[in-house]
Formats: sequence, C-alpha cells, structure tokens
Amino acid sequence: MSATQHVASTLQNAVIIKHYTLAFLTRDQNGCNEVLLGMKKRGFGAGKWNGFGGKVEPSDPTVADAAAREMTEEANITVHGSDMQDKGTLVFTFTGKPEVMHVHVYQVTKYSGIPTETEEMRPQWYQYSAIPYSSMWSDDKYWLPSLLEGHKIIGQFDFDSDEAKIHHYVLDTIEH
Ligand SMILES: CNc1ncnc2c1ncn2[C@@H]1O[C@H](COP(=O)(O)OP(=O)(O)OP(=O)(O)O)[C@@H](O)[C@H]1O
Repeated sequence: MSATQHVASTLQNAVIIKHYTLAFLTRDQNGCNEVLLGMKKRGFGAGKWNGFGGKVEPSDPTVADAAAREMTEEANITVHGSDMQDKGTLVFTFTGKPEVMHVHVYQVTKYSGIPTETEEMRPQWYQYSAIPYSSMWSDDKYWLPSLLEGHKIIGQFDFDSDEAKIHHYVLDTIEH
C-alpha cells in the first residue's frame, strides 16, 4: 500500500476527523530563500516553531480562506485564500485519542504588511539552511524540506500519547 493509500484509508475509517490548516510564507531575500515560522506561545504545540494555522471554522468559506485567516490572526499580515498554494495533506494520530487530525498544508508568497508578534505567535524569518528542526514538531523534518523544494507531500504520522515520539509514519513526495 502506498503512503497515499494508507492516508486515504485512515481518513475513511476515522470516527472523528478534525480539520486544520498549516501555511508557510516564503520569500526570496537577496537571492536567499527564507520561510516565516512562528513560535507558538500557547495551546497545542506551545514552545515549538511551526508554520501558521489552526482549526478550520464553520464560518470559513473555504479551507484556503481558513489558512489565510489564521495567518492574519497569528502574524498580523494580510494574505488572500486565493493565493494559498495547495501543498498536500498531513494526517496525525495520537495513541489513545479517538480523533484524527487532517492538516491541509499550504505555501504562500503573496502578502502585505509586516509580520509582528501576536498573542499566539512570535514570527521570525528563517533561511532554509537554518530551520530549527530540533525545536519543531518531530514530523516537520521529514516533510518540510520536500515542501520547500517545491514538492507536494502526503503523509501520516502516528504519535505516542506523549505527543513527542513518532512510532510509525508514511510519506509520499509528489515530484513537481
Ligand atoms: C503533531 N504534529 C504536528 N506537526 C506539525 N504541525 C502540527 C502538528 N500538530 C498540529 N499542528 C499544527 O499546529 C496548529 C495547531 O492549531 P491550534 O492552535 O490548535 O488551532 P487554533 O489556532 O484554531 O486553536 P485555538 O484558537 O488556540 O483554539 C495547526 O496549524 C496544526 O496544523
């Protein structure tokens, strides 16, 4: 079974699915590629650097709009849902938790405003060569490099109940 089939079957068999967004803003800074990460200050994933995102709300017209809304809420910049580039799907499970997290992953390069700290996130630009993987969710190092190289990703990461250790994962990288 391919990783994509594995993910499809997990989502098909899930009793509860919660939808989230995760978006990466990237820029070319004098010929050097940079990505905006945010230090999560509270809640799920506090103390970790990550892309920007959160739960898809019933009031969000589309999932891409949810990703744009979260980026505005968390980094004070304006991003349009129509500029969100679909970069794939990540599924997370945690031992003992009935719900499956379905994360819709995006990249965006068009924005206005200057990223500033909010109650939830402290944003910072990172060169691709200096991404702080050791202070991020432990799955990020498996798929973020491929995403930043321009590929789409489909993966599933099964975490222990401690939300730290991955006991199993599958990942497909779709060449672009
Ligand atoms: C397990 N491995 C993981 N690896 C990488 N990223 C992960 C992740 N697990 C969750 N994420 C992301 O973390 C954000 C949580 O969002 P979260 O703060 O819970 O949502 P939201 O802002 O709606 O919540 P509140 O407003 O505080 O209720 C959201 O982008 C989600 O995709």
